[in-house]
Amino acid sequence: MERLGYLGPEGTFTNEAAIEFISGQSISLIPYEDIQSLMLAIANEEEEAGIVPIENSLEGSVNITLDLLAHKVDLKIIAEVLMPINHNLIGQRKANLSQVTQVLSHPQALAQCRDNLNKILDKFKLINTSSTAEAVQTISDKDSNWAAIGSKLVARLNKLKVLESNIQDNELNWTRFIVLNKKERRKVNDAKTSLICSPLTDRPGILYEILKEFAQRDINLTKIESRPARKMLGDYIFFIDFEGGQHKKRVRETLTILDNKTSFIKILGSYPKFKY
Ligand SMILES: O=C(O)C(=O)Cc1ccccc1
Repeated sequence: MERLGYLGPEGTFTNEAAIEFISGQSISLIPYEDIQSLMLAIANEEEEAGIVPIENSLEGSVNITLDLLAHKVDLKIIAEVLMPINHNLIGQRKANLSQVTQVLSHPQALAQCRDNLNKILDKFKLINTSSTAEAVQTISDKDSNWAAIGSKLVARLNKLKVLESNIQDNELNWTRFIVLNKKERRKVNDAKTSLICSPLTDRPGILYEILKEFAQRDINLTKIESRPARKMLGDYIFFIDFEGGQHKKRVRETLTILDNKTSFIKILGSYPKFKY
């Protein structure tokens, strides 16, 4: 790999995850303004690969990532990165907490700090941005009532002050990122596999019948999430992650059987389980 796009600008959590992923290899890191433009660029072969957030331990899935994977692009997951996330309230050097009346950040970051913001600030407005680092950049030339949520690194990059550190509502705040490209990885050991599927019919037990195939072969699911199928209200697609690569016999068998129980199935790929 020569290039890796990430949700920018410099200083986002995705930037930190990208650095962790390349672990010293000489791969150029290319910032993108939002998740959608990065994923579309990879799909259109304007970018080689990219890293995006997919789920958070406090806030759940990043819906835009799931919806693009399901409905808009044909991309494969080649790796995952798990990172602990610490949020900070960042403001002007001369600002103090009592002056803050608007807080900018990525919607996931705002949601991960909701309770604490209500504790430390009086009356304030929340404003969504494409990333935490964009929020911090935006407030850098504003006055003292503007604040942003982001990492200590991005506060330093923009020469701003941490008004309050560790403001996430729960000490344990992890985000999972995925690395995407156009082509599936070949045989991976100690792998996980991700897929998206839609049950063939709407009848009692159909989801159970799908999940039963995994259970009977002792395949451990690590995630199941549903999203609207974008057809009728009540029609869903399921995102399923499980342990084992597609070269394993019991995984191959399960996937063959799912073919007959689903109206739509998209294998997102097998990739190494993240090691801390
Ligand atoms: O905005 C960022 O910095 C991101 O990389 C997205 C994000 C936001 C909140 C927690 C983890 C990742």
